Amino acid sequence: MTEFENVRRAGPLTYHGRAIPETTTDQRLLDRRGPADWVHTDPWRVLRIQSEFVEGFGLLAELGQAVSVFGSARVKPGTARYALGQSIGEKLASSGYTVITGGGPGIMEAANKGAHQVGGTSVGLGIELPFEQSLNEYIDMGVTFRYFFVRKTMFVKYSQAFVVLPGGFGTLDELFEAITLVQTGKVTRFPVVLVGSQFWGGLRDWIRGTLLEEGVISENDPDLMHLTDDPDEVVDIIHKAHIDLARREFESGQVHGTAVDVEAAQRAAPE
Ligand SMILES: C/C(=C\CNc1ncnc2c1ncn2[C@@H]1O[C@H](COP(=O)(O)O)[C@@H](O)[C@H]1O)CO
Repeated sequence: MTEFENVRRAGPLTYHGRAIPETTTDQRLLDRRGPADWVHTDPWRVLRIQSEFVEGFGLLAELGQAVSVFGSARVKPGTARYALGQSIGEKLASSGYTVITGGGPGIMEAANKGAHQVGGTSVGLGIELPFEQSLNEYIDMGVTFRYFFVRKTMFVKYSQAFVVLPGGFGTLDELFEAITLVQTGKVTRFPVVLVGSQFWGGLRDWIRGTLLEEGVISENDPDLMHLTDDPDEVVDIIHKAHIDLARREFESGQVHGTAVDVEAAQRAAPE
């Protein structure tokens, strides 16, 4: 037997003599068609989850300043709420923010449409649902996720503000996830703006009247959410909050912000 026949390298492994497997890794991958149950096992799912993170990070990492817009999937085109969502998408994009939504119908579509129509970057992070569902037609960059929790990480990691229009359970879930992250200091550069004082007024009163009164939140917690009806004010609140945060970071010497933030903070800082 030659030395060549007595050794097999398989990736980082080197086999000698009797330890050399009868087949190569490629043969085992390509030749065999056994039971496919393993694709439903948790280790396999972990890889799929990992690949969703990789794809999401790949798509979103170079977006620049972005704002996520949330709201009901059930709002129809031609309604006042749809127009409000569209106007907010438009104004955010015109101010230089990429607009990120859940990529579905209703408010998501409206905000994507507004951003797309003024030439901004319109992003949709879709979710696989039990019924047929495709990304809305106003998305310039889209990715569809299998797992809600991976998708939620993308919204938080790649946007610098949340705008929340009227919506149901999905919207509330997104709102309270963001507020919890801000309240616990997991994200620090993050204004949350509710749009629709009539719709959200009851929630705001309950937060102040019950949550605060009962002592289950802190004095300043209700202020973690801004409330307005005016699309221009939405952009204003976000812009001011970013400049304020960047200025504080700049003054304290920890400059984590983007160049745009830092420049804005430098301009805003006293002489
Ligand atoms: C109900 C219908 C379609 C649902 N399709 C969705 N596609 C993408 N994202 C969705 C969808 N539904 C909910 N979301 C997410 O939750 C928020 C809206 O939920 P709500 O319960 O409607 O408030 C939204 O921001 C998405 O991120 C058929 O019309």
